[in-house]
Amino acid sequence: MEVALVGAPNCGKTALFNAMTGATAKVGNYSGVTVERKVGIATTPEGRKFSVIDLPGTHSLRARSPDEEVTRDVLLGQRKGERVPDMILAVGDATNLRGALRLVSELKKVGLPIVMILNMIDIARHRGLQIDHEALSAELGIPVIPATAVRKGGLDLLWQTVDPLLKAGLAEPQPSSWEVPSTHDMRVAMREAERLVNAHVIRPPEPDTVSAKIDRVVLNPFAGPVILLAILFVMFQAVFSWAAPFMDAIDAGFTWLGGIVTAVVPEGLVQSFLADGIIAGIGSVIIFLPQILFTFLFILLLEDFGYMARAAFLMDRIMGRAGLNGRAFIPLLSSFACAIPGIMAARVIDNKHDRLTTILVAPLMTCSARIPVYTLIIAAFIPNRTVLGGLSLQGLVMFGLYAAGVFSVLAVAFVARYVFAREERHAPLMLDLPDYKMPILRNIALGLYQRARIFLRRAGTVIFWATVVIWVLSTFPLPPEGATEPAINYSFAAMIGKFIAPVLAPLGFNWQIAVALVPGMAAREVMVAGLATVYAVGGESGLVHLLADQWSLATALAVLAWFIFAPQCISTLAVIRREAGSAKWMWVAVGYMFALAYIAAFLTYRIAVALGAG
Ligand SMILES: Nc1nc2c(ncn2[C@@H]2O[C@H](COP(=O)(O)OP(=O)(O)OP(=O)(O)O)[C@@H](O)[C@H]2O)c(=O)[nH]1
Ligand SMILES: [Mg+2]
Repeated sequence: MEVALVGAPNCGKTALFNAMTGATAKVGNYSGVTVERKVGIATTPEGRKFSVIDLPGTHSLRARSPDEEVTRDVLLGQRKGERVPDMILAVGDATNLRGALRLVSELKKVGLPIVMILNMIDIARHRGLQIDHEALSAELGIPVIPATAVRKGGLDLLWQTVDPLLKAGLAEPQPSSWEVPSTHDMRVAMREAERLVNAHVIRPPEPDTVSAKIDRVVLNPFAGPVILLAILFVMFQAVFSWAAPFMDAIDAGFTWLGGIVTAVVPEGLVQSFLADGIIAGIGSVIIFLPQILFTFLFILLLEDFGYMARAAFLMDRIMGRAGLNGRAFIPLLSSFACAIPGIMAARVIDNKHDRLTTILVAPLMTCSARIPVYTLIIAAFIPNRTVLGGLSLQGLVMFGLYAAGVFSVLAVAFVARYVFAREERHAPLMLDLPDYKMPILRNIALGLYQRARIFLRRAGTVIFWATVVIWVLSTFPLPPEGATEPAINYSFAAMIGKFIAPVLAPLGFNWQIAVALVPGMAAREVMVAGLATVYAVGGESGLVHLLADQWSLATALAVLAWFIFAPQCISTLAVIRREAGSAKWMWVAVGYMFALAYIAAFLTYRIAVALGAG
């Protein structure tokens, strides 16, 4: 048995999916969170099992964008090797019934048994909406069940309906009579939905005023952007100071571990492998976990509160001028975590060139893998003091790096507009602004847990192996008898580094940086692990001091500039290739990003040297 969840964006399908199956898929208070189908197994209280398919949100089966096509194709059985589901759970936002009912009228034509769910009934009740779901059910000829996906017991009524339904056996599916609705059909269906709402819903005299009141301030053309900037600013300040004690603790932990290994394991290759290779390498990356989690704590809170959709609205004008589709905001926002989900989220964009542009610029957003590199260099070169009356200088520089990422996204998109010779469109962003909601603690906790898991899994796989490779390369061949220089100078790593170094010398990069950049293609954080191994220092504080000592400020700034642009992530490139549908675009991304990285690092280095930072 297979049941598909279908409904408008942001009506709570994924929340419902999680509640039914115990899954932990991403939910967020904005449209377009889910862009792919996802399957899970639900068990009813009486022990019946069935699969549930979570689908991207859509207002109509008249699909416009790749994510909506997924929903249409699943329902109409147009996906290869996949059978049509046995039943549709039509999810509607109880506070916005009209659209939901219109979609149901379309879904009924598909010919499958339907159960309609009035989700977010808690919010509807809180606002004083009274929905006569029994009368609605009688008129629609399908069960209509109120539910609250995010509260315990919020699905009781659903289970009470589903169990007997399954016991009795579902109706045979009828052949689909769905056809692409014309604008006229849509209008007729909308009027019918309007009639149903007027007949069966008693609305409070006052509509939701809290959201409207907040929006009057945060969407104000003058105050809005200032508030947005202020929020981001406070975020970076807070992240820097709150994460510090946790990072120190992790650092101390790894230093202690390294100390034990050095004490217990006799001096030699094994000791060096464990202490300088594994512990120093992985430790130097894991230490950044607190910072990543604090950054996401803010992002998740703002998402769940409903502010991010407002931020999209505020950015729409600026993004439009740069030639980005307003719907690119969410993909770009996701890219703060990692460009890969960001690139996938670009499926919500219907225009092909707009989508391609978004895919190509998404890797320029400051992903969380850059945080370790940025933080390390900032810690080594930017004094830890406050400026302008209480602002942390280090937080300020981090903010600047994020801003540089955003700015370069806009600039590249602007150029791409001319390359693709796209006509400029003034169509305003058709974005549903969700109502504000108190963030749900469970959502936030899940989101953080998932970020932590992804990060630690990377540390255990890609970063671990890259560290092993770097250690091997920097240890062998062993130095000859009576060698006078440090052992690493005789190693393969030194040979490789010195081979590449001339290309990077104009940027002020030494051969150690060159060595760390190569495995850094596997993942950006590996660069940090690589430096820790190449310089054979344990603990992050050790690395910080060493870099401050070994690099000039100009070199450090040039490395930062490099990391804003360089495509140092093979997985992202693979996803670009898949989502853009050809290797050509992947190479375009590689080419333009390396070119920008080289130019930016070169200019930064030269200017810094000219200003006396060499
Ligand atoms: N108060 C309340 N909030 C809910 C309920 N169901 C979902 N939410 C919240 O509504 C927001 C949207 O939920 P999602 O499950 O991501 O919505 P979706 O339909 O999957 O959205 P898309 O994947 O974008 O189509 C999230 O912030 C949820 O926490 C509910 O019954 N009550
Ligand atoms: Mg979803």
